Amino acid sequence: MSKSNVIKFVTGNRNKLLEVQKILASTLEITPLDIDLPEYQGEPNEIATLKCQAALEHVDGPVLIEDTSLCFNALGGLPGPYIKWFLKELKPEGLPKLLAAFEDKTAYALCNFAYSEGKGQPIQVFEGRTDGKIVEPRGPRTFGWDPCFEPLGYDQTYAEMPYDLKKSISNRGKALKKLREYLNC
Ligand SMILES: O=c1nc[nH]c2c1ncn2[C@H]1C[C@H](O)[C@@H](COP(=O)(O)OP(=O)(O)OP(=O)(O)O)O1
Ligand SMILES: [Mg+2]
Repeated sequence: MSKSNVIKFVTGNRNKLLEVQKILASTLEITPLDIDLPEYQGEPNEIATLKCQAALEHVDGPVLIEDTSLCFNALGGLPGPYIKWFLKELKPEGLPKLLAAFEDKTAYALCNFAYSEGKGQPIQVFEGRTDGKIVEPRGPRTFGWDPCFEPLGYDQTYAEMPYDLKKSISNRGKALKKLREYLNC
């Protein structure tokens, strides 16, 4: 199976695209395609597979998509893949309120990337996980729930960190490391 180094990354999220381009810049050529893919339900790896199947309908050749979850341990892993809707309605300051009745503020962030060489080819999923806790928002409100997520072992939220630090410890960075290993680049 030939592994191309020109890949279409299908996302409607500009911040996600910027991070993926920064992380993969020196190794893979990423061409963005701004399409709002459906928001599926299910386990994160199933959602990523379905999203990749949908993306393959729009693109010829190698395709990459990603789905992000933010999972609160006290809530059995919810909101998980549905974090987008929680964030949209509650804004970052609403997220710690969801945990007000619980002592356990721990959470984990997941990225599931799904990659396929093209239509009819298998879909591979690569997961990255970073553990942390949900805090009152701190730092710039540039990207989603970044101000509310403080990774374990750090006293800054994702939003407060210099990007090179987020990249080195983030769920997205870890998942893309696995993709690079798979593509051998
Ligand atoms: O590193 C991150 N730091 C903070 N927030 C983040 C991050 N990564 C995704 N997010 C937000 C975006 C969306 O509110 C939800 C995931 O939903 P998700 O469906 O994966 O993203 P999306 O719909 O914005 O873009 P896409 O077109 O790639 O599906 O978490
Ligand atoms: Mg989405």
